Amino acid sequence: MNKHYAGINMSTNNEPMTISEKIFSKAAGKTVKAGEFVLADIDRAMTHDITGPLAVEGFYEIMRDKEEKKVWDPSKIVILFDHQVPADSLNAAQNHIMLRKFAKEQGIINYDVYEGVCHQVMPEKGHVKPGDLVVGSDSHTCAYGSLGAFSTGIGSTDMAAVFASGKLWFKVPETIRFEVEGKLPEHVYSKDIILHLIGDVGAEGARYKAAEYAGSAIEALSMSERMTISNMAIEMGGKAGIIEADKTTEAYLKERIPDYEFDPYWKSDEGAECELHKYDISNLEPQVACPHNVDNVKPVTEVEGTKVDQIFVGSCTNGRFEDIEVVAKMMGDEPVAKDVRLLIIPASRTEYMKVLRAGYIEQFMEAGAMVESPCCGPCMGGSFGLLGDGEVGLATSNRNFKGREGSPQSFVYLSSPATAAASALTGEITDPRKI
Ligand SMILES: CC(C)[C@H](C(=O)O)[C@@H](O)C(=O)O
Ligand code: SF4
Repeated sequence: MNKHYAGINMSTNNEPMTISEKIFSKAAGKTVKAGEFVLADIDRAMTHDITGPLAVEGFYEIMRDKEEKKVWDPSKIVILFDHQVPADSLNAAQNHIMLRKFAKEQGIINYDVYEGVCHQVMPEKGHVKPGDLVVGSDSHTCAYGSLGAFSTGIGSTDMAAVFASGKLWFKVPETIRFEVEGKLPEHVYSKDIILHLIGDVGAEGARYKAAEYAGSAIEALSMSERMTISNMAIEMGGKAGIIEADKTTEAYLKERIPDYEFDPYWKSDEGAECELHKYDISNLEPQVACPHNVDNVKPVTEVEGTKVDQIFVGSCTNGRFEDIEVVAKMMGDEPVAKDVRLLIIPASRTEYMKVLRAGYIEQFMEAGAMVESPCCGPCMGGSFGLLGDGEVGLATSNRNFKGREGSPQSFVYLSSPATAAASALTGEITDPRKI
């Protein structure tokens, strides 16, 4: 079969290619292999309220001698406010003003403080599709790999260059492929799969590689569950975290991109070169990442009984309706345990409204939880909901580094929403299979 993209003839008869090689070939305008350096055309660029200001500054620096200071293509850039929203400091408010002005002047799509976390809003609003090369000035941009895109985090100065030129240099990454077979046991979720994989290969296990997730266990996952897996590719050092598009992806995209047509080309060819890791998750236990590293992963049975002060259900990793529904169903009419704070933050306005319509917000408020409007919240310790000295937090987010959620003297454990819910009922880390 021969495929033509942007005038380049990319043969799939000859050497088998990985999906990353295919995407970079399209982006570079010639057939390229892993290890090659390419100047690639960017399909979509995302920035937010933390890294955006520096990108804008850098952009004007690059353009200082130009009369017309226009970005390369405003329709391909998205600016979102999510880390410090609603503005939690004067500094944040000033940053929002500056970015709003820049977006308006340039004609760039701008989601304001009420819309939600970047990595939820980008796919939700149809800004990503299979085969795209996407960059974002945020490390968890790898999340959109769940849609079959090559999507990766870059720094603010690189983003400035993208704003100016629409291009960026890359080394085409090699591929590390995780083939995950089996059926998830009850109360075990995609978060447990990705924590298990990270614990197995370690925080550097996929360094500068394109992680690919495949196999029957991955194929069975919903889009929301797939996003959790791709989101955490960076926690194993991955440059991207790709799941090939299939019927599930197609259904998700058809709702969001009216002219979207499924293209079977965007997958790794059989026999394409990769480092292969195989798993069977049929007997996987719920997993917990323990302080202070994401790869310090243990089965929940090894840490159950650990007292917690705060439980945070949210973030771009596990803040969707499906995640919050797991919590609502597991808690039923039970109250949050005494001496524990349960903080629930849906990842976007859309997800929030689904939670609202399902009646779960009332249920959580009755139970003594707090439900906040969509944002990153305490996920990276920059906003509200922080942990104090000596406090222990359990979170459905993606990082637990020292001080991540507040005090450097606090401790953060990471788990699935089910484990978080079970723990909210008891006040200590609890195996959801026992509730
Ligand atoms: C603020 C941003 C640069 C950061 C990131 O890159 O990931 C944040 O989103 C995080 O999760 O730590
Ligand atoms: S929710 Fe957390 S991980 Fe996701 S973008 Fe915000 S701070 Fe980063």
